[in-house]
Amino acid sequence: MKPVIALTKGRLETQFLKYFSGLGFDIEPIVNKGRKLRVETDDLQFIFAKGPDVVTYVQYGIADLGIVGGDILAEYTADVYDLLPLPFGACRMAVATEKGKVWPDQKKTIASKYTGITKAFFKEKGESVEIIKLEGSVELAPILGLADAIVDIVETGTTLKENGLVIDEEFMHFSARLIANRSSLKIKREELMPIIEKLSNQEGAQ
Ligand SMILES: Nc1ncnc2c1ncn2[C@@H]1O[C@H](COP(=O)(O)OP(=O)(O)OP(=O)(O)O)[C@@H](O)[C@H]1O
Ligand SMILES: O=P(O)(O)OC[C@H]1O[C@H](OP(=O)(O)OP(=O)(O)O)[C@H](O)[C@@H]1O
Repeated sequence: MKPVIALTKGRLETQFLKYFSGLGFDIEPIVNKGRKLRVETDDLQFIFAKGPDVVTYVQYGIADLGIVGGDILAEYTADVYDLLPLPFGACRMAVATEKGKVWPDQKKTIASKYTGITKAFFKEKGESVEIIKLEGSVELAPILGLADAIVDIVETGTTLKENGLVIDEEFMHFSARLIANRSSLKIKREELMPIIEKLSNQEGAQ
């Protein structure tokens, strides 16, 4: 059976395909996949899922390898082998507020998609905060008065800037990561190693 790679849909998929074709792999069946969520190339099978689900498919051995953001590995604990960084998907985690924000005397409210990371960050600082979980567009929360600040990914800073927010503190740096199922690495070592080696042939990874 061909090795299975689980790929995070969307932004990372696009960046991975560019990188993968640059390494000489055939991406034509993937580029022309339409809405299909499973695609085969001559040597590999690909499945397409949301980041947290990529981790789940790899943990349960449905996929041998996975491409996922480091932020997802930090947020969701999983029993997978975190093999190596990839040279795309660079971003950082930051606390951001409205420009000129005056912090309240009482408990701060923080909105985030990353509630685990947020909780750990403020715990480490010894600060008790209320955390509100959002699923996206978190920059809205301080503007609309739902929260005092957000914890979110920043890449170019454009989203913050265009919504009148500024970085208060940056605290983690991420890139996309190559992950593997633990037993696949032993059982399918011969098939997986050439792919892993090619993917590790990179510059500029974090
Ligand atoms: N602005 C960004 N710049 C670089 N990498 C990013 C950025 N936003 C997200 N990422 C990385 O890409 C991964 C996938 O993010 P993406 O926004 O495509 O999916 P998502 O967070 O599930 O959002 P959506 O619900 O819109 O699909 C994230 O886990 C992170 O590692
Ligand atoms: O610093 P920038 O380059 O502007 O990128 C940061 C934005 O990208 C991500 O959002 P995404 O586009 O994934 O949408 P989302 O709000 O639905 O998560 C992240 O949550 C920020 O909003």
